[in-house]
Amino acid sequence: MGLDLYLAMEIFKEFTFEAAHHLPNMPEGHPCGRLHGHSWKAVIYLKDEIKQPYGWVMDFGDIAKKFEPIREQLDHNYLNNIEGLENPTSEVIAKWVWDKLKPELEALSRVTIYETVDCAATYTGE
Ligand SMILES: Nc1nc2c(c(=O)[nH]1)N=C([C@H](O)[C@H](O)COP(=O)(O)OP(=O)(O)OP(=O)(O)O)CN2
Ligand SMILES: [Zn+2]
Repeated sequence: MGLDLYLAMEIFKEFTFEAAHHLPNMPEGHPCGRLHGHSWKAVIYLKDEIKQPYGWVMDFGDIAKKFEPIREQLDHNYLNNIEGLENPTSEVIAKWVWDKLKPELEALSRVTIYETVDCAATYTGE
């Protein structure tokens, strides 16, 4: 069966970056208040109609091209030094990425930032 009807679909592409941070507003003695690092994962979601004749929402490679300048800002950096990331929780990073990427990708529907393999925050623009 083809995808020749109007169909909306959500796609995603995952990216990784290595970065250090600390959370400055933690109570005394909280481990996240100390400098530490993570292998972060950013998942970029787009929701739009399937474009013909390609049969896709957008080329995953084009999503990568749009996200790469943002990934470069984060990768191998100390997040607290980046403007807007002075308190770099997963939640703050997810919104920060959204604000930078939405003007470039109109179909952006969600940004999820994984701090560890089992902890993440998702922002949908609300
Ligand atoms: N809602 C949020 N909670 C926490 C955040 C956050 O950004 N948003 N961040 C942290 C810390 O940065 C911490 O480094 C990550 O915490 P945690 O998942 O607890 O990581 P651990 O691997 O150290 O925890 P385990 O329990 O050993 O798996 C904390 N909370
Ligand atoms: Zn952390």
